[in-house]
Amino acid sequence: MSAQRAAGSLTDCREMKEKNPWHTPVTISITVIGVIAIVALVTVAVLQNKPVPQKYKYGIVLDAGSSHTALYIYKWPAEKDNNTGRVEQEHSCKVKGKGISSYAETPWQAGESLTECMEDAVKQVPTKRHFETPLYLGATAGMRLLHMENSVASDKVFQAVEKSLQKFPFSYQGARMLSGQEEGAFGWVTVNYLDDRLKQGLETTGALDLGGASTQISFVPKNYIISESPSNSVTFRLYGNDYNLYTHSFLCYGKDQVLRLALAHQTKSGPGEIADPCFHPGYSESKNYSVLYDSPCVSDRKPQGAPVTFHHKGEGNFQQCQEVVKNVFNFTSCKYSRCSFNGVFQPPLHGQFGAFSAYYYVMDFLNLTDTSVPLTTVKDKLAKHCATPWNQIIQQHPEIHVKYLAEYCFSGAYILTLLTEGYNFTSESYSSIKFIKKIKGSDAGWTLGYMLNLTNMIPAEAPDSPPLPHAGYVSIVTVIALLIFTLFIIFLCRFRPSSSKQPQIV
Ligand SMILES: O=c1ccn([C@@H]2O[C@H](COP(=O)(O)OP(=O)(O)O)[C@@H](O)[C@H]2O)c(=O)[nH]1
Repeated sequence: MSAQRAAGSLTDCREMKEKNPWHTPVTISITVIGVIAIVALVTVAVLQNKPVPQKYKYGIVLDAGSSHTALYIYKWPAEKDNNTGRVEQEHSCKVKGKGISSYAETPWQAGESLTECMEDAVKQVPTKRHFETPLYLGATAGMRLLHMENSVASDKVFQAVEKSLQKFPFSYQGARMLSGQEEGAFGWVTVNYLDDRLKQGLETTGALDLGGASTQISFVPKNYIISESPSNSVTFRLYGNDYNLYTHSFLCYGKDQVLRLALAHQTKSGPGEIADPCFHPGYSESKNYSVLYDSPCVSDRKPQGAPVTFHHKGEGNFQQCQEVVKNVFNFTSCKYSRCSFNGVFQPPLHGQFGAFSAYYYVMDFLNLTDTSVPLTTVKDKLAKHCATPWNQIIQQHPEIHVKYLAEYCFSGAYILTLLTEGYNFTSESYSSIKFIKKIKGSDAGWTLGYMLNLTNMIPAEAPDSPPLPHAGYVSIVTVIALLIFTLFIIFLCRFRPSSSKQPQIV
């Protein structure tokens, strides 16, 4: 019985072998070779096209602002620096002390002040990338004011800064003063680049920047007639799209200089004491007249025969503070179809806006970054903050620098007045403003736009993208290889049996 079964299964196997060409040594060899060939093909495709382990390039920009200097390190994939690569902020360092313009008397200290952050940058950027990492320093309104006041002093500050930066192993590209127009336009580029609006050709976001010494507004207006005020216009062609940007920088309208303007307005008759509605009740400081008027923004208004000092007392009255703040704007003359203030042309506001730098610091402190809250509520909250006694404010915020703390009532009133009376944001359009500090991990500000421009990292035309991404390419190669293999096997199955029908020698 079992012998019979064994004989039967031997016959089955022979029949199977006759029917199934897989079982012949030739087909087994072909199959093995085929599998090896496919594995080899896919391996070669994967290895050949695999992105090499990501290598980065770096760029460093120093923002020499009026109140302080900040260093930013940017990085981007090494093989994509002039088209599709995304530039990101890798690191930032706040330089200790004041802005470089405050070292007019001791310029060498302006250079020294940068050393700590520069040494930090040396550690942050991989050593082998040091020599090819571009290093830029851009100075803004603080240096513009110093240049107006004393160009020899500003040149000396630049020389000292230059000498200090050249000591480091980076590719130093120069220290220079940005124009207000550049500051505004590069802030706009940064915001829209980080939001991916430029590459995708989406509607752009306007940029509102508030510094210590100047403030910028930049946006792409609807139906913009450039010829009305050519000095406010910047045209760009980026990723194949044309942009007609309106931009204006108001020198002396940064929040530190506006505070001087407001105090100058209140001390124009040279009193020994002023009761300031923009400071908290109980705030009381002795201030020096010559320090207050030591700026080209106010120097010509210095009262004659004033005492050396004046007593600055807080009153904490938001409504009256708004009146004081309004006095720093001139709304009387406009030679254009429409103006913001001080006779400066401004087309109608259009689109969304990102407000950064001091806009963010102030509104974040005041808990007023939510612009969906009605403007009347915003003003009520600010009025409550201004009316809070100074000792209570200090107790509630022991971690915050007293100078910043004392000025948030004034700064909040200035921001609201600038936006609504200055730029003409209404109760409705106020909600189109977003107070921002960072976008996708990078600080909003002019520095990134400046570096992208100087390194030609935003092409005028849209770059040609590869027809397939790497993963798609490998998948297609694999599928085609398997298809060829399957067809080959089918071919064998169809034509081998005829050869197996050959008479067998038993
Ligand atoms: O936490 C902060 C940091 C800065 N500021 C103020 O914000 C303004 C702008 O500062 P930034 O250094 O950005 O301006 P810049 O120096 O470029 O003019 C200055 O008045 C600073 O005193 C502030 O109120 N709170």
